Amino acid sequence: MSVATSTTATELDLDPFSADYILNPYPQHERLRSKAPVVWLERYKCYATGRYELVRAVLEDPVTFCSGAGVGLGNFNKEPPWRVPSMVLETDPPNHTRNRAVISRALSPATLRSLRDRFEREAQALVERVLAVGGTTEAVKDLGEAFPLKVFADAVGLREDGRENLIAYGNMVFNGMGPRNALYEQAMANADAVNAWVWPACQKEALAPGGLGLKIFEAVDSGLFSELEAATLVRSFLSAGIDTTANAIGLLLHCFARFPEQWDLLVGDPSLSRGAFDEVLRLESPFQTFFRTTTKDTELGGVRLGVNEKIMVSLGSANRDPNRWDAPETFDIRRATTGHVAFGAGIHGCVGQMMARLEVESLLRALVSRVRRVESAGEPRWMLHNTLRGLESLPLRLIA
Ligand SMILES: O=C(O)c1ccc(-n2ccnc2)cc1
Repeated sequence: MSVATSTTATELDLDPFSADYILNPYPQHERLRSKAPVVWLERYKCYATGRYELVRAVLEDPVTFCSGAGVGLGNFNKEPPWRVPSMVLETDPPNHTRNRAVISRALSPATLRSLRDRFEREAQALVERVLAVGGTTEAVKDLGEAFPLKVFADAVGLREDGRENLIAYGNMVFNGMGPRNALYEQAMANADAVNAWVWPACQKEALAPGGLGLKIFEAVDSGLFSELEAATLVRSFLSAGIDTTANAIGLLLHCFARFPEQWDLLVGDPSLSRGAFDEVLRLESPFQTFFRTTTKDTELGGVRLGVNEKIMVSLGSANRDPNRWDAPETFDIRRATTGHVAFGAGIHGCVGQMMARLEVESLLRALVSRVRRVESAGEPRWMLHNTLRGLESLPLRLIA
């Protein structure tokens, strides 16, 4: 009988936060998957895996791989975080369970149903505005960012002025999950000014009646949380709800501009919208990398891991792992996408995913009803970002 022996992690000279990697990640993902089940990145002194099965194993074992020391490269046990930790993203059970329940309740199916008409009307108006100027658009700004900044920020009940701070704040939150490189420093450049808008915007008196923000403060009235905790929970909406969806919309439009026959399929059958969004998420993974911290000496894929070490899980790689997906690099809106990890997995699986789906499907249906073809109107430019995959610029022509 052969005794499965565990090994120490193999080193791999990989730099997931370099421009080369970010601009052409797929060959790097292949290196990561094929080198070993889990590798050691000496450059960042962390473990890493890109294999679908092992990414899921990490995300589904929050006891061994915790979030309380941060879900970026920075280990809160070793260095203080740049902001008060999130009560949802950067916590473990039991606190996580209690805090996530409040957010989940605010984002209930009933709440989302009550928002649908408003989201669909806004989406139709936005599409008409683009078509009214001839259909040419800088899609990242005009559609990707504009739509969540209107409908999600309104749904939360955020003040109208200064919402551009939400894009800058998202950049801080997500670039802040990477190493302290140039991208990190650039994102943090005007942190004081951005924080000076964000934190007051999370306070009870700044939130509009009937919005998701005040729903969180209702938990204060029931004695579950302090006002400070409620404001911190509202801050999660501002952190998570804009840049992620904005980038997902940009990636979706980029996919359809590259594969017009998929757009034709969708125009022919708009009920394919939900599957189409999931396939965009699987193919492009707007959120590329998460980290967890080991809570004990453990093993993963036969590789020994030390305690209190960071492990990077590449969602982007897992969503294109050929051991899990047939022809992973093809964009097929009819693909069976169940099991993709673009929204993570396990207890920290994206609590906002139904909100994201409502937003993106509302916009997609509005586009499908009026746009026959999505055409490139110039070379897209990829964003350089430590955590999110997205486009800096996406010139398109929407043909009615
Ligand atoms: O609670 C927070 O601050 C927070 C929660 C979730 C995210 N997130 C990560 C990926 N999609 C969303 C970001 C920030």
